Amino acid sequence: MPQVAQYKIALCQLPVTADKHGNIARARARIDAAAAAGAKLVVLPEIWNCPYAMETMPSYAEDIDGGRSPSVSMLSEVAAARKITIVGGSVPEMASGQLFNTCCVVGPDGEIKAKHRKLHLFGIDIPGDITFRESDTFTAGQEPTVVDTDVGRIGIGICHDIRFPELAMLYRSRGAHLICYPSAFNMSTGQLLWDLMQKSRAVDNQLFVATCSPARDPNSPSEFVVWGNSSLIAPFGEVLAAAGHEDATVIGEIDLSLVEAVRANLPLETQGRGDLYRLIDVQRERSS
Ligand SMILES: O=C(O)CCC(=O)C(=O)O
Repeated sequence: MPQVAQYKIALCQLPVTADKHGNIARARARIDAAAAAGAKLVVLPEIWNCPYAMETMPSYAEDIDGGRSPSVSMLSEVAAARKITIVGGSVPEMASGQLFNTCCVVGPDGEIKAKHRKLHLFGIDIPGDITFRESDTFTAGQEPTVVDTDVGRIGIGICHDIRFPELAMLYRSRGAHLICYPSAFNMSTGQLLWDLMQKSRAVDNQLFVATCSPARDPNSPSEFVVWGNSSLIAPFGEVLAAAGHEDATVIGEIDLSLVEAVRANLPLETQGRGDLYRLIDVQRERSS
């Protein structure tokens, strides 16, 4: 059981520049400010320590397992100093010659509690609009991630992972009350789909969903301009907190008893017709 069932969560929608040390210092200051405002859980964006540009990504990569990661060291220091849990967005990770898009979850003791490598790499080709292929640069992770923290059991996905409802269903079946998706949606798919997908994952699985994006840079030299709009969604689909596209930290309140209440009021788990359709992995998890 989590030590706290009701708590404040902060989504730090950080601006990101090419200056890695500046990005780390800014993130630290924002996490500190969020903790001072009472947040027990702080979430950072996808790729917050460097620009979201595939050409330069390898030059920013860090060796997390080898303990040579200034970004993750900062997260450990500030989590321990403030006694908070941090879902540390993601940073480029180099391991065994492969590049991963990796999120570390750090506990109030400063230890890494989980490491999630983005499972679904973003690939899109809409001629005249957007063409992007993360798999040219990144290797996909192999493990879904559910982690027990002081603020409850959390499932982790990174950006494009949100598009795959099966992953969120698996996390629910493994007991998650909250799924955090550090993200960097883009202008093309963000406007139509960003809100919709967050609400869908929350409502289908009757849990909280938190997303955190970098702030939009309207003058970005990159063709990948981020959508922003970090949000906290409740299990019935209500928006509890939301940023615009600018540099901001938004703070929302999570009450885990709401998850149990919504599931009792509307018992989708028992109403489902597993006799007519089933997802083998989800089903296996539920019956074990
Ligand atoms: O799925 C999408 O539409 C956007 C995903 C994305 O931008 C990403 O995974 O970085």
